[in-house]
Amino acid sequence: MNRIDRKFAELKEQQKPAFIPFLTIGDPDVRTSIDIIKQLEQSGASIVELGVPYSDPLADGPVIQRSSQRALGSHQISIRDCIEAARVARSEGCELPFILFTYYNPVLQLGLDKIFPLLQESDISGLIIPDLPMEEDQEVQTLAKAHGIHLIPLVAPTSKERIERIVTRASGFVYCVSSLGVTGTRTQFHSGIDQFIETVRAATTLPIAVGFGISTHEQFVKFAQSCDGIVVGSALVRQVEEVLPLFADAATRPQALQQIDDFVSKLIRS
Ligand SMILES: O=P(O)(O)OC[C@@H](O)[C@@H](O)c1c[nH]c2ccccc12
Repeated sequence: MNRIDRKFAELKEQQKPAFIPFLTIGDPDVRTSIDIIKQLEQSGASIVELGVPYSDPLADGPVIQRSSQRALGSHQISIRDCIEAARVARSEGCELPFILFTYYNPVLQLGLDKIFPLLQESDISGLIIPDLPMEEDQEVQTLAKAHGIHLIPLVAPTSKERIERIVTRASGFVYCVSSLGVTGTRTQFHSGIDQFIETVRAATTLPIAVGFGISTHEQFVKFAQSCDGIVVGSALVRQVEEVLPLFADAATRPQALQQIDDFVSKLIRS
C-alpha cells in the first residue's frame, strides 16, 4: 500500500472519483509549479501527475508541447528538478500522492539505478512512462516494485488483446487513454470508449482512470460513472498558460492561483 492505494481506498469509501491533474514542472518555473501543486490540493485534486518536460514529446498535443518548451527554454528543467519539486511540495505540507510522468529518455539519462532511490526518498508513489512498452519494461517493473513505486500502465482503445497482459502486471491503477492520437482537449472521444472501459474493468480489480481530452464538467461527470479517476492535463496546462502574466508579477500571483482554483471548481463541481 502506498499513498495512491490509500487515496483510491479513501475515495471509494466516499464514492467519489479521483481528480488527477497533470502539469508540466518548470512552466513557468519550479517555484510556481510547487505553488500550483499546493493550490490544486486546496482546490480538490486527489493525485497529481508531475510532468517532466521533454524536447520530443511525441504523444503530446500543442498545449503540452508549448508548456515543455517554456520549461526547457527558460530553466532547462531536468528530471531531477521535477523530483526535487515533489520533495519541496511535500516538505511544505502537501499530502497529495505524486506520480512522476516522464518519457523514457530522461529516465535513461538519469540512470535506472539512480531514479528509483530518488523517487522513494522524495515520497513519489507512481511513475508513468508513456513510451515504454510492456515488452521492454521488465527491468523498470522490477526496480519499481523493489522501491514500492507503482509503474502505472497506459491502455488504449486499440490495445485489444494486449489489455489482459498489460493489466495483469499493473499496480496502482490502470490509465485508460480515451482516444487515439495525442493529448489535447476534445469534444468527442473514441467511438468504442464505453465498451473499452468495460473491457478494462472486467480485466482488473485495480482502480481505473481515464484521460485524454477531458476539459468540461459534463465530461468529468460522464466518466465518473464508469471510472475511479479522471486525468486532466491540457485543459489545466492551457489555464496555466493563460495566467502566466499574472504569475510574472508578485502582486498578482494570488489572482493567478485563484483563477486556477476557479478552473478546477468549474471542472469538478460546476
Ligand atoms: O492533456 P489531456 O488531453 O488532458 O490528457 C492527459 C494528459 O495530459 C497526461 O496524462 C499526459 C501528458 N502527456 C502525456 C503523454 C501520453 C499520455 C498521457 C499524457
